[in-house]
Amino acid sequence: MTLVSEVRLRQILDSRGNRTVEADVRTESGGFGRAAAPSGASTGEYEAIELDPSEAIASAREHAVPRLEGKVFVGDQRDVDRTLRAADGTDDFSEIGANSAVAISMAAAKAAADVLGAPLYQHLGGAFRGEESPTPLGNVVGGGEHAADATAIQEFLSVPVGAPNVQDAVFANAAVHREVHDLLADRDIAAGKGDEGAWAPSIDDEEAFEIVQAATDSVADDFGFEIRFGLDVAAAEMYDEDDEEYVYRDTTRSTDEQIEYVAELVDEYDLAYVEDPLDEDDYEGFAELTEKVGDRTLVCGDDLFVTNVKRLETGIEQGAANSILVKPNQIGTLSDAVDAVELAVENGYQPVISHRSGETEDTTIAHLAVATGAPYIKTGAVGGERTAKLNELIRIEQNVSRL
Ligand SMILES: O=C(O)[C@@H](CO)OP(=O)(O)O
Ligand SMILES: [Mg+2]
Repeated sequence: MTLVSEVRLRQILDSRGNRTVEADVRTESGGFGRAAAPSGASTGEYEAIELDPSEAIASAREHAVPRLEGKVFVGDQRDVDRTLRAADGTDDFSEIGANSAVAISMAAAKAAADVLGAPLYQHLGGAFRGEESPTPLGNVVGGGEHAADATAIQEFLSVPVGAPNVQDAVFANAAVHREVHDLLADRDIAAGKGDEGAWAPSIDDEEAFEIVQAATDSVADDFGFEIRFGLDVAAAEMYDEDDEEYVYRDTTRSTDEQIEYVAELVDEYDLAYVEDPLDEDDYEGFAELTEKVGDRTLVCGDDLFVTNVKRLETGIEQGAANSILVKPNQIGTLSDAVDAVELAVENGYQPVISHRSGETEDTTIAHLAVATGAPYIKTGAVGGERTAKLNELIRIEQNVSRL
């Protein structure tokens, strides 16, 4: 164990070209860790608060850094994270910013791993982790808040369930992404990319379903293993609270109709995964849908749970969802994120570790997924900030990760 000797904070760019917080943590014995905060676009109402990066840095320098330097052992992650919470003094990190908090929390973990000379996943998960890799969910077509004039559903995700290893799974998702491009070109549909690198064509959801199904089938044939697909509906973004309906491109759906629609999609397309099919306040709707299709697909809560154990407890009581998306910056620290994973697993909910739409080259979530034995990770299919995590998973699988 070794004390934090220095915490430095700076602004850097994220993948959208926005400023974000980067933290460096040094230890008395010469350990070093660096990490950066990601940032959402379709953020949940109940997420921890991201402050303007310059304010977050100023506030963390004033309140958190003096409580860490020379006082906290870097290997005691819970103490690092407790100290961040105490320095902040609010429930939602609105004083120092969840962006400062998560950057420091992750940088401290990396510094501790550096001191140990172990990969980060081993420091976080122990000596018996690393044998199992998560299945990557790869975003291949998308719209919603991530791209203008594209699909209403935010993400169509390739799910290579039959891949024998993470390297083949990562390559398969990239191949599906390429195949989608070719199928769009065959139909003379031009497409730029959304924030996460997924194709963002101006087509309706029905056409996207056809194309993604054809792409996953064709790549599955080539690779010789099963590839299914899934969705992030991000339904909170399409829910009109006044009219109590979900607003699609050309149609609207009541809550009952939305549940019926998603259940039909699950069966028609044999969906492996459906994230946020209903509004972030609708535990009841999530429970009803889970009752209908939870035996054959993952119903995942992102904006519903926001990586928050209290919200997950409510979901567990009501039978809402059978899976949770875990984003460390939604809650502010690695300890809180790990608590959410552990509570989920104890209650039969599958954890899915996830990136944000605004990302950096930081690879912490790849290590977190392996460290917690999470069965899935959602971190895109292409694009440097996405492949940073995917390539790290390949290195971890081959035992050559240097972090
Ligand atoms: O909704 C989501 O799951 C995420 C990541 O894909 O998007 P954002 O970071 O914009 O919230
Ligand atoms: Mg989501």
